[in-house]
Amino acid sequence: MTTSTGGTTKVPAVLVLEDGRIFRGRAYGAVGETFGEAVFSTGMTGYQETLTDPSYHRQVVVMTAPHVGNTGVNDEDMESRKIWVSGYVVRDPARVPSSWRSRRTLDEELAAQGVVGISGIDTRALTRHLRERGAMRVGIFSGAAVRDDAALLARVQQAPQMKGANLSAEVATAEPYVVPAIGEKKFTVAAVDLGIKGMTPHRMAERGIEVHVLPATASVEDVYAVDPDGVFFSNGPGDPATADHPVSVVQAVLERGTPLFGICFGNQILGRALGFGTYKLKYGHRGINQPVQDRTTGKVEVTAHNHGFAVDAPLEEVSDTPYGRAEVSHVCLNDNVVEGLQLLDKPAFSVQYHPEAAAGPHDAAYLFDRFVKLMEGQRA
Ligand SMILES: NC(=O)CC[C@H](N)C(=O)O
Repeated sequence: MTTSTGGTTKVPAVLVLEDGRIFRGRAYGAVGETFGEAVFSTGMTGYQETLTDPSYHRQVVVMTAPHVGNTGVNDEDMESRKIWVSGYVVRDPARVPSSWRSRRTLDEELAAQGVVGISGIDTRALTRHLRERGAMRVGIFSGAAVRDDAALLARVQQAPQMKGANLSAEVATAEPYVVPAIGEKKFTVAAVDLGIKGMTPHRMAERGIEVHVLPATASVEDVYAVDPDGVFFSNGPGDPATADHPVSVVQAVLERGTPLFGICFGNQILGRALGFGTYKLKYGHRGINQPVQDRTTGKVEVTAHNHGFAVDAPLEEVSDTPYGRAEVSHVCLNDNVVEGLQLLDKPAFSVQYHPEAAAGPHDAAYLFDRFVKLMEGQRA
């Protein structure tokens, strides 16, 4: 058990939303200033996985769980090499974390990685505001950065928007690497890293897949150079409307008929490759408790989400696309947002949520088995 100073700091901090609403609290993590898109996560647990998910790049995450940091920070639950959120907002930080795996406190970790946060504000009021007005730009300022509100607001209003942001290359690996199969190797998959979470190749490796993780800029030739049985497109930050390069790679893979699986950003990119549009949701889905229906089996699964955009595809009819018939395979039961796509004439499918379950329920693990079945089918 480590003793924390979290929450006991008296350094003043202020959170300024682009529409002028202001919350005053105390510094949490690093002292300084930061900007991003304010979004809220409804996960009661799993903050370490949230913080290190590259899809949160340039977002300030508000935790709706009122008490955060209870289990400290360990060395096992990182989803990537660093914390990606651009800011962190909590109501009441844990003062004394308690877990046999804890190595550091959360506020120490945030400070060590230079992540500016704020605590002691009414996160319920902030969440309700974002739910009513929509996700918007925000700044957090602490210590010497706390100045006159009007000047801070002007700077928030000049910060970049999430709409139109092309961010995968900022978070993805620069060099290819291999995650070996666990046990007997059965398949090779080329995984295009648009901001991949570490658990995703692990879930494939557990199923006998050797995963070649490739940079976001990988060409069709790079993908086929690894002689893949299947091609995977990962989650990632930013606006899918900007991801023209991966869309063209997906189209080439569909053309060849290689089994294809996509998660989150990967689902939006498959959607675009099929000719569907994408749009920005008012405040998105983030958390580990979202109900999704698999329309093939009728079963409802509780799932982990982190998306601010969605695919615009018809729910009730099969669509004709340049790659054959496609349909919406999964739908969110809270709001009928498209949560999955599948092709009927090609071995390709994707989901908008996170079957790798980090953090989150394991209900959707069967999707990795579906990918394996597609690759087996292609070999038979
Ligand atoms: N987790 C993801 O892949 C997110 C995809 C996309 N950046 C969105 O917000 O919708």
